[in-house]
Amino acid sequence: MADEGSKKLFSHSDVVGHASRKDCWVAIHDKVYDVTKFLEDHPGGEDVLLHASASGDATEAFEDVGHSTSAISMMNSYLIGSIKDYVPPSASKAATIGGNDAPPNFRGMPRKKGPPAPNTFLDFLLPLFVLGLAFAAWYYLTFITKS
Ligand code: HEM
Repeated sequence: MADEGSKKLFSHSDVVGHASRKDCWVAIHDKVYDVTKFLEDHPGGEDVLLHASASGDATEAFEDVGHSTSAISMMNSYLIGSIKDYVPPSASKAATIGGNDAPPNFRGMPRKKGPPAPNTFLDFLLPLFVLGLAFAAWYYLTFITKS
């Protein structure tokens, strides 16, 4: 029941209430789309749309697919309204460690605490050992071989 022209405000539970083959809405980001007429034509199949509709928020599923720009421009024709009091997920994620403020490869990785681990005792001992060996060789060559 696309309501062209008038853009209304809906909640995610409103969307969940429209998750059937005869009446299917999906919420993607802050927008609500009536995809009832698109169900049969959707290249990804109607089941994914129905499932995304029943979940109340299809944003993640939609983005995971990596829809083309032509798919994104098609969406406008199914737009019926917006989600009221929409909070972008990036706003809350950015506040957590490895949120959207981190470079992509580092997202979700634990942030190291404090300075890097100090060198082990062996790292300190090895130069001393080499020095001792050099001294022993010098001592042997200087005093032992001459006596
Ligand atoms: C108004 C909303 C949507 C529109 C207009 C739309 C449109 C399209 C189009 C045009 C394609 C063909 C490939 C492309 O051009 O990217 C596609 C593929 C697909 N879509 Fe959607 N889509 C919508 C929502 C969704 C949602 C909510 C899901 C949730 C899972 C979904 C899942 C898929 C999948 C799985 C494919 C198949 C990808 C493949 O086979 O490579 N779509 N969609």
